[in-house]
This record gives sequence, C-alpha cells and structure tokens, in this order.
Amino acid sequence: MIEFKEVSKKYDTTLAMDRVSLTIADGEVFGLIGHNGAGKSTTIKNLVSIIEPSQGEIQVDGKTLTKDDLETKAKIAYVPDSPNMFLNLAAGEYWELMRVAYGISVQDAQAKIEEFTYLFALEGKQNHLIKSFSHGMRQKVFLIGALLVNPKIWVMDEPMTGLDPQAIFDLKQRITDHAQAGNIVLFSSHDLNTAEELCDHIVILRQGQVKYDGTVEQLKRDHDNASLEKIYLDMIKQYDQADTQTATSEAGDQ
Ligand SMILES: Nc1ncnc2c1ncn2[C@@H]1O[C@H](COP(=O)(O)OP(=O)(O)OP(=O)(O)O)[C@@H](O)[C@H]1O
Repeated sequence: MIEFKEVSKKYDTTLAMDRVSLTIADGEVFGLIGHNGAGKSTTIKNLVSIIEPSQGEIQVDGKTLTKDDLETKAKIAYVPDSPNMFLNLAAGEYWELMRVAYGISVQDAQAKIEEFTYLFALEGKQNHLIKSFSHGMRQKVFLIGALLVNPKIWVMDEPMTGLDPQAIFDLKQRITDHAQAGNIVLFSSHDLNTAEELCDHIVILRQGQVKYDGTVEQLKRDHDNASLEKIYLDMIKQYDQADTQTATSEAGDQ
C-alpha cells in the first residue's frame, strides 16, 4: 500500500503539490491525470525519492519513506517521463546497472532480457548506445529495466509516450497482469482513453491539488456514463471558469 499524507512540495515560489493525500491499495492500477504543470511528475518524483516533500510524508507498506531506507526503495521501479538519461551507456550496460542495484541473479536477468527484448523488438541491440536510439526505443530500454527487476511497485511517468502500437498493447497487458497479481502500478498519462481502459483508481490533479480521488467507474456513474475525457475536460473547465470569476470580482473590489 502507498499512502501520501498531506504532502506538499514547493519549488522556490511554485507550490507544485498542495497537501496531497491519497491511498493506493495493493492490486490497483492507479492513474495520475492532469494538465501540463498539474503536479504529476512532482508526485511521482517524491515517491521514487528523486526529491523530498516540503511537508507531509509518504508511506509504503506502512513505513515512512526515508533517504536511506534501501529496503523500501527496492520495492519500487521507476520509468522516467524523459528517457534522455544514461545516454552514453549501452542498453545492456543500463540493464546490468539495474540488475546489480536490485540484486537480481545473472541467470534471471538474462532470461528476462531475452524475453523483453523479444517482446519490445530490441533483440540484438544490447550493445548499442542508448543515445543512438529513437525516443520510443529509449523508452523501451527503461521499461525493460523496470520489468527486469520486477519489484512490487511500478511507477511510470507517461510510459506509453513514443511507444509503437504493439509495445503499447503489450505494456498494457503487463500492467494489468502485474496489478492482478496483487502489486501496484502507478502511472501518469495524458491519454485519457488509456487511463479509462486500464485504471482501477485515478486522481485528477489541478495546480497541485487533488480534484478527484476514486474509481473511474464511480466517476462515470456520477456523470451519466460519459467518457473520462469528457468528464475531465468539463471538470477542469469549471475550475478555470470559477478562477476567472474570482479574479474578476477581486479586481472589481480594488
Ligand atoms: N525543478 C523545478 N523547479 C521549479 N519548478 C518546477 C520544477 N519542476 C516542476 N516545477 C513546477 O512545478 C509544477 C508542477 O510540475 P510537474 O512537472 O509536476 O507537472 P506535470 O503535471 O508532471 O506536468 P507535465 O504534464 O507537463 O509533465 C509546474 O508549475 C512546474 O513549472
């Protein structure tokens, strides 16, 4: 289980997360939805310990995340939104880095690398530098890194971006299977059709605040079974209009 308890994150003057509280249960595919700048990546980066909350705490299976708690960190694999890291490593060197960091045996890793390079059509590319790959191929290298170590919690920042249709199809299946086995998959997405299709539980973020936290099913039931895309866009529009009205009346008061 993952719990965010009143987590805020401030970068200089920007409040990127504003008292975010949420609980993600084992077995859930969890989606973070929101416009550009809503706070999705910040939420994810706090969970994978790239940054630390300014306030509040995050618990994984009841243990508060701390910098040096390697046991808890080892439960989480992260696929970043921008696959432009480790560019001077070969794909195989990156996977070896992941294998050693997560303490996976050479035999297990080799078997999985064979399976996943076949699945994602990267066979024979192990010795190629990541910088020689296209955006989608780089994304696949990071996905294979996460699937290879296969911890309980997969955290993926816009994982489908840049993938070809076959890879998207295969990844969706892996995500569903991983959650159905009692694990957690948390991902952010701008593709609301994918979120609607995959997620048991979603959170809609706007300007760092949680605007909806619940099941897709419930949200649709409450909105005449409209698509998640329509419900989301209508909801954000209403908040934008309310903000405009407040700003106009405040300007009128001055
Ligand atoms: N390193 C940083 N320094 C200063 N401000 C930042 C930093 N990272 C993010 N922000 C700000 O925090 C807010 C939330 O950004 P975040 O990257 O979490 O949004 P996001 O929902 O992931 O957006 P996108 O969909 O564009 O990836 C934005 O206003 C952004 O400008």
